[in-house]
Amino acid sequence: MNFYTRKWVKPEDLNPNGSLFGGTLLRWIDEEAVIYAIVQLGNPHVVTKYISEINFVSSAKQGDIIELGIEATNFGRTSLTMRCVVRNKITRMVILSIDKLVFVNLDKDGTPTPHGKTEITYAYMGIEPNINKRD
Ligand SMILES: CC(=O)SCCNC(=O)CCNC(=O)[C@H](O)C(C)(C)COP(=O)(O)OP(=O)(O)OC[C@H]1O[C@@H](n2cnc3c(N)ncnc32)[C@H](O)[C@@H]1OP(=O)(O)O
Repeated sequence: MNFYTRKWVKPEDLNPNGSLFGGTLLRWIDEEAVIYAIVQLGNPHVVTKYISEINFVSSAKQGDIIELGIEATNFGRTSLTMRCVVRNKITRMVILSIDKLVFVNLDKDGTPTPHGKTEITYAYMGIEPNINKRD
């Protein structure tokens, strides 16, 4: 599992109890996972389809440095499934785990389309600049 992104928990990220707000953490995870999917599938038109049970294992507090880990677990025909772990960067204590996040590869009309990928790519694969242009 790769832990690419680190976050420093700041006052605006907290809930009224003074710990990291779950909704904020989920927003960070969704963005992290879709970027991972975009890079793996080489297509910027990817959407979140399904997120399984979310286990908030322990809380994070202001000033903590946390890291978000994503790993591809299955390459489908149009989908990519991943798992996610968030942990404290210093103590390595697990903060959250999600077993299954499914993202779907879309064509320019927003229809699921085969991505043709079967395994994790470690080298960065450039995304065609004009693939962003919608007709
Ligand atoms: C990053 C973001 O914030 S994106 C914003 C939030 N997400 C969205 O707005 C997406 C809204 N949803 C949609 O537009 C549609 O559901 C679509 C286009 C993603 C998919 O439409 P569907 O009719 O479900 O497509 P389809 O049945 O062809 O399934 C597509 C893939 O998703 C998989 N899938 C569909 N439903 C599920 C499910 N409940 N759980 C897991 N995988 C699923 C299918 O198995 C298929 O994968 P495969 O081709 O690898 O076998």
